[in-house]
Amino acid sequence: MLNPVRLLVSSLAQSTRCCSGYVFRMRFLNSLKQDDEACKAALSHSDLMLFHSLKPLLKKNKDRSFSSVRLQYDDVKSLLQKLGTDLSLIQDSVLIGSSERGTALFCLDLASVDAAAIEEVGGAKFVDLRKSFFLLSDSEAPLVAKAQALLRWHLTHTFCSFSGKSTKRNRAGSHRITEGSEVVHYPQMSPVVIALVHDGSRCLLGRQISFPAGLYSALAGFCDMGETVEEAVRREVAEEVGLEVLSITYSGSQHWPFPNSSFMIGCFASVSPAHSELCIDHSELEDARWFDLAQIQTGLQSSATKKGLPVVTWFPPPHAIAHKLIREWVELQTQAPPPH
Ligand SMILES: NC(=O)C1=CN([C@@H]2O[C@H](COP(=O)(O)OP(=O)(O)OC[C@H]3O[C@@H](n4cnc5c(N)ncnc54)[C@H](O)[C@@H]3O)[C@@H](O)[C@H]2O)C=CC1
Ligand SMILES: [Mg+2]
Repeated sequence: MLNPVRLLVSSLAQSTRCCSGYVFRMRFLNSLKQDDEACKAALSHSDLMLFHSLKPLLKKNKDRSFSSVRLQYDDVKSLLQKLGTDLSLIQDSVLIGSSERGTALFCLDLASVDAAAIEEVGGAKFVDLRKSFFLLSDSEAPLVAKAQALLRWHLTHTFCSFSGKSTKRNRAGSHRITEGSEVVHYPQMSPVVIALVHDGSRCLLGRQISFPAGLYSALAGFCDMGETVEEAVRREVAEEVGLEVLSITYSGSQHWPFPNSSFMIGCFASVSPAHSELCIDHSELEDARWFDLAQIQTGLQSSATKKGLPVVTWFPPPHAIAHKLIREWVELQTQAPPPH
């Protein structure tokens, strides 16, 4: 009998022969989410990203950069065999991506196996997600964050919140179904607006008491049920710093894994320079300040204060959408005005 994943790859390759590799990849992944048999077959020819208790396995490269460890299915099998572990554990893998040639990428949490033993065999280390996120490259960090978010969602959704019955996942791990029913549960994320407020020549950044010393960021807040993005930005800015937003422009979005899965929606929000006096709600923010271009440029070159040294003002690192909003604002300020 023909392997179901080979069949799927060849029929998709036929039907998408006039399309890009990206189209093939998206359709391949979508099919694996719907077809348990094909997904099971894809797993046995896949690459896997390993986690332990939600910490990704990272290796240090020769150039001192870090990357996540990806092992082939057979290597994971041998690793588990070597450690005397039940091989059926691999079936807990969750689908997170694929190559343009139809090799699926899964992630697997080996929390029930001795972490040190895996680290020794793999020549790598399990690193806390917050640390990993900032050690990894711009292209790898979001994938590792997505994998961890999906693994965490499965770990915390083994029971139906309505009936209390247990839930069972599909092969790809893209949803769970309450046993004996047709109730489907999908991975959850919380929409959060993040706005860089500006008044024409300055931009506004704030800090929560829990932030590391000197760190200032754009204003952020969870969307309330029933709110539009625009309403959430207006409300958060009014609540946190007492300003009325005049207009909002969308900039970009980002999945943010901390503390749980947030879907960050990044915007610029303008306020009138004539009404820019701050009325900070100190239960939400420890401080908020207007920064001019020179102060922002200095802050972008600073990093967290070392122990014992005076506190400097610094901004979120490049992976954070707050950083991207701040950089985009600087670019807008330094661009030559269009000719008349
Ligand atoms: N990627 C980035 O550049 C940045 C990301 N963020 C993220 O934005 C998120 C929201 O920012 P905050 O100012 O803390 O939000 P916030 O101003 O809405 O205040 C947080 C409070 O909102 C309430 N809340 C309402 N819905 C919630 C939900 N679904 N989950 C958790 N709490 C909920 C809780 O009482 C919580 O204490 C944070 O988790 C933070 O990690 C914040 C700044 C920069
Ligand atoms: Mg906030």
